[in-house]
Amino acid sequence: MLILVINSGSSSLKYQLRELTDDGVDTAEPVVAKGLIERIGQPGSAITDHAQALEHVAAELEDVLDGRSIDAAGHRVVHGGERFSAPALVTPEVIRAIDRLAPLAPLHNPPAAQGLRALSAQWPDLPQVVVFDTSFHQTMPRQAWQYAVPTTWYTDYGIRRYGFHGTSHDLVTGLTAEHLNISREEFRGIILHLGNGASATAIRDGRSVDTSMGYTPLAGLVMGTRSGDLDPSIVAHLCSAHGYTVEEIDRVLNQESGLLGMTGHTDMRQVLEAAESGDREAEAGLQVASYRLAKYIGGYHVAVDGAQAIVFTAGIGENAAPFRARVLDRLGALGVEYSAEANTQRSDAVRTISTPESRIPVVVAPTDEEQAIAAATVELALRR
Ligand SMILES: Nc1ncnc2c1ncn2[C@@H]1O[C@H](COP(=O)(O)OP(=O)(O)O)[C@@H](O)[C@H]1O
Ligand SMILES: CC(=O)OP(=O)(O)O
Ligand SMILES: [Mg+2]
Repeated sequence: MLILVINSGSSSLKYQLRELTDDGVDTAEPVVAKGLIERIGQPGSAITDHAQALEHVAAELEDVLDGRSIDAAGHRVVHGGERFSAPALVTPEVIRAIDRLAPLAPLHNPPAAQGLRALSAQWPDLPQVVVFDTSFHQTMPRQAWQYAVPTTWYTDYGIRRYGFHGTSHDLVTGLTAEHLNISREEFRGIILHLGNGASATAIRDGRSVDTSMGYTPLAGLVMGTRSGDLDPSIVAHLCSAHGYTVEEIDRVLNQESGLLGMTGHTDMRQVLEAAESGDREAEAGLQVASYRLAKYIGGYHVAVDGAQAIVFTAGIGENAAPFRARVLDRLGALGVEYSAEANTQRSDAVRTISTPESRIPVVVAPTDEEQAIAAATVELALRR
């Protein structure tokens, strides 16, 4: 069956048309078509919103479909709040619930809701499923999700840690447990999803017990353009002493910080190249990013009571061997030893890059959020 997977970013829309068996298993060539529409709603762009972007997608798919019809659509939705701890079949009420969560994810949820409405308008009978970044983290215990602020901020405003990239952390947890021959229910590990956005998750008994992103995807690790953790009083200081508005600070922390703010490059490949050719700022940026990540790994090793694996995934985690080396070189105290050769070997398979002597195995595993969304869509929309 044909499943359209939609990943609405704040200013982009990625889509894949995937072919699965009726049991929700990938066919031999699962990706039938894919595309990316960027700069949505930005100055000079012909595409003003996500509804319009979806019209382009529908037009692009016409040739590929050649008269066949799509069986269901699966959407990535960044914020599901506490309401959604699993994927959901879309109803008008579910779309309204996603709208109501917009204050928690102002850049991500409104375009997703817009996409859901646009597809319903285009194909009224098409079953749609939403898969939330936050769902997998709903198993976190209170000690991990509660911030040390007045409790009324939680009860009145919903301020707590939610966590993101859950679809990926979930999938990669399963892949790693299988690779190591450990039953998922007994697996303890640390998953490092390092893409443009980056997050670390502590896994105990196969479930999320802590994660580095917080109320929003700004917290935690150093990312392409996001700062990750910082002292919150910096915000108040910039406003009162330097005339910044809250909106400006929010934009800088989300879009002009992280690797970009420190090195001038968002893309890890460019940062690595610059450092290689002696650029001091790039070198410093890599040290800040790898040091921060190593500290999270140390902390999560404690959180899970001894990790059975440290797992790298997503664009940087899967491909940036020099960055993995910089992180692993800091983990001597945990008894981590890796093979330089295994680390630099390219492969699309789940693989171990630590030596047999390493006290914690180090694994590289390919994530595929679109595949997971397509499988969940078949499960929910078509096997009712
Ligand atoms: N071969 C590579 N070497 C180093 N970094 C890479 C490589 N391929 C991709 N990356 C990095 O992966 C990041 C993008 O990760 P990805 O998971 O695709 O992001 P997104 O969050 O947009 O899905 C970028 O920083 C990019 O530079
Ligand atoms: C939630 C989030 O950070 O997503 P992305 O990595 O796609 O930016
Ligand atoms: Mg990503």
